[in-house]
Amino acid sequence: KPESILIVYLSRTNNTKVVAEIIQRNVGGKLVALEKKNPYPENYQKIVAQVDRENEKGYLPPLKTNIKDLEKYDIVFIGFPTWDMQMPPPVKTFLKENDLRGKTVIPFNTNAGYGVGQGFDQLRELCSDSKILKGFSVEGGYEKKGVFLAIKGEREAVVEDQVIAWLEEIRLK
Ligand SMILES: Cc1cc2nc3c(=O)[nH]c(=O)nc-3n(C[C@H](O)[C@H](O)[C@H](O)COP(=O)(O)O)c2cc1C
Repeated sequence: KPESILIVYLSRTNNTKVVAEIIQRNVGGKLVALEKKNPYPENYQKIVAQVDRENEKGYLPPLKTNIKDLEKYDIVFIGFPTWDMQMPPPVKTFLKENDLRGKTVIPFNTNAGYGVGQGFDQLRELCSDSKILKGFSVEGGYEKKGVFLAIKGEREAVVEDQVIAWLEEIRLK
């Protein structure tokens, strides 16, 4: 039986969602968007302040998303934007609440140009009993400057080529 693939992602302005969809186009699998029980504020300054507070306290916001058939997946992609130069709190919740031991876990990320920060290191710590493959990180939007979805049109085609090269490197394609 072919290995079954799950692609879980968090996305606010859809850049990470587009990368998740590119991955799915190329390797298949089930796409799941992570949703928080109480959505974050729409306002950028407000979400930045809330995320800072949550990170300081180590608060894990409850999720609405619940994946019941997690055991059937062998490979789990985890996608998230860089927030506060780290992993967004809801992704921490997901990795704390869901046991990915024995699975192959593959991170991917979009950011405003400052990179993944601590995100992939945090994933490695939270998935210490998983096999972690090399992650993929790419520049996405820059909400602070009014750039929302940046991975579209010609830029999406460029990112798709980068994703395909990465998937070939980690031998998923
Ligand atoms: C609350 C918040 C904090 C952010 N912090 C950072 C950051 O520390 N470094 C960075 O490069 N980008 C940061 N960004 C920008 C996002 O990582 C970037 O726009 C990303 O592509 C958004 O992905 P999405 O469209 O899937 O939501 C932040 C965005 C938000 C909303």
